[in-house]
Amino acid sequence: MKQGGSDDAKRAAGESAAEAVEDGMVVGLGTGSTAAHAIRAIGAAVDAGLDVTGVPTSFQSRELAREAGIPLTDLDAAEIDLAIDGADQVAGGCLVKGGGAAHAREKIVDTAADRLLVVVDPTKEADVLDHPVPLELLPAARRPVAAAVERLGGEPELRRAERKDGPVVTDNGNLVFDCAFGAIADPAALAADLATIPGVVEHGLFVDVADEIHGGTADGVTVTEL
Ligand SMILES: O=C(CO)[C@H](O)[C@H](O)COP(=O)(O)O
Repeated sequence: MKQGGSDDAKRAAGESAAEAVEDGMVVGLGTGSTAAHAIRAIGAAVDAGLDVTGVPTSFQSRELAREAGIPLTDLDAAEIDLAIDGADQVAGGCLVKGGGAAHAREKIVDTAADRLLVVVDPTKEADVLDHPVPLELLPAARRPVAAAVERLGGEPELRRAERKDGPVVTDNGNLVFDCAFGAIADPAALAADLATIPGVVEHGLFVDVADEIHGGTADGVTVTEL
């Protein structure tokens, strides 16, 4: 798996997407280190008088938004005008997400938003998706989900917590498999197959959900309309 990109590139991407936030908007707040730059930039705009409300996608993004002073709400209370989120890999209009184990709530927020702006550094951009696909799954379904992934040609690996010897547990109390499929020629077909596996809560393929890709580099940002 590629090493994380430079923080300057991540910051450039996050701040570029944050410029699209307008007064009165409800904004989906993605998870991860690149989306964190957008959250901090939005917080600075709130300090300067911008009237926005955030919908977080994880405990991490909620805490970051609180520190940044962004008023928060949830999906029950508001329609989302714009979501800003990161990705583990981007190829054309398709994303792999879930590196932070937040893709279930991210997909709810990102697909509910009128527009989704994805913020990435150069290490995330690819011609074809080949990043392992995260699956959030019910803990009781480990064995049958692993067998179903293998029947689809994948190699499921239980994600373990870095600091503890146990597995990663999501905000929803579930486990995560990282499933290597190699090059994914048809992301939509794989997404449909993964979605039908009993016990899978959500997979990390986001197909035709993004509206813009903000690709940051140390020298600036390239915005791609999809
Ligand atoms: O999908 C995600 C979390 O579930 C993140 O948006 C994705 O992993 C990218 O994170 P980062 O910007 O830190 O590389």
